[in-house]
Amino acid sequence: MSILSIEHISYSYEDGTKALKDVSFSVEPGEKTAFIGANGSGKSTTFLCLNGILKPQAGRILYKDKPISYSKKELLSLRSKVGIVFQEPDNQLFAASVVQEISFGLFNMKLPRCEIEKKVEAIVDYMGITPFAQKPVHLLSGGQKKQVALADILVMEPEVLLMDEPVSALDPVHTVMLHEKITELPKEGITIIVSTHDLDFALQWADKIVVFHQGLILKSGSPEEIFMDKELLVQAELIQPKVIELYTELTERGVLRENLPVPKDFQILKNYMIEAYYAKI
Ligand SMILES: Nc1ncnc2c1ncn2[C@@H]1O[C@H](COP(=O)(O)OP(=O)(O)OP(=O)(O)O)[C@@H](O)[C@H]1O
Repeated sequence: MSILSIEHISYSYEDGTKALKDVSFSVEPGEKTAFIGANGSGKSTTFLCLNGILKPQAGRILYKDKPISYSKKELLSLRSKVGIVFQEPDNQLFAASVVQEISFGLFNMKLPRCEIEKKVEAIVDYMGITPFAQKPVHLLSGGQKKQVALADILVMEPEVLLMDEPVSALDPVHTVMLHEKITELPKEGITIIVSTHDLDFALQWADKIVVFHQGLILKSGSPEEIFMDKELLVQAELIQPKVIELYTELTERGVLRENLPVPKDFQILKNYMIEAYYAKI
C-alpha cells in the first residue's frame, strides 16, 4: 500500500501558469523522499496539492490508496494526517504566543486542557524552543519561526510530513538539529517528503529522490541513480554533488577500485581513499 500517491495531476494557476503537467508518483509508508528541481519547477505546488490546499484540474490524489474527495470533512481529516510546513513560516503562524500557536490545533480537536499542556510541553522540549516559548510569534527571528512552524505540525502527530525548504533561514546548529529530527522521525513511522535545494543533504538523507523540471517529473529513483545521472542533472538545471563528482573522477582515473558503493558523504570517500592508499603500499 502506498501512503500517498498522485496520478497524472495537472495544475494551472489563475493567471494561466501551468505549474504541473501530468505528474505521477507514489510514496511508501516510512519512506524518506526528497523533491529536487530548479526554482519554479513545481515542487511547492505539488505539496499544496498533496495536502488538499489546491485541487488539481486533472488527475487524482490518493491517501492510503483511496482517492481524496475534497468534501470539507475529508479535507479536514486529510490535513490532520498530512501536515505541511511551509517555506515561509509567516504563512502558517498566526496566534499571539508560541505556546498558543502550538496549542491551537489541539484546542480545535477539543482535547482536555491537561492533555494539551502535556503534548505542547513535550514538543517544545523536543524542538528546543523552550527559551522563546512564551514570546509573541511576531517577535521571533526567521529561524525561530521555522522551528515553531514544525512544532505546530508535529504536535498534531501527522502520519505524513511535507516540508518545504525546511532549513532555509536556519543557522548551522539548528540546521544540524533539524536534519537529525527529520532522520529520527521516519524511525517513529512518520513518512516525510522534503523539498530542498540542498543536494548534499538529499543524497545523504533520502531513500527516494524525485526530480522536477518545468512542471514535469523527469525521473524518480534512489539517490545513487539520480546523482550519478549527469545528463539528467544538466537537463534539470541541477549540479552534481561534489562528493559524487570527485568519486567518479577518482574511479575513472583508477585511484579507487571499480564498483565501490556510491559515497553519500566526504567521510565515506575519505575512507575509500585511505583504503586505496594502504592497498598500494
Ligand atoms: N499563486 C501563484 N500564481 C501564479 N503562478 C504561481 C503561483 N505560485 C506559483 N506559481 C508558478 O508556478 C510555477 C511552479 O512554482 P512552485 O512554487 O511550485 O515551484 P518550486 O519548484 O516550489 O520553486 P522554488 O524552488 O523556487 O520554491 C512557477 O512558474 C511559479 O511562478
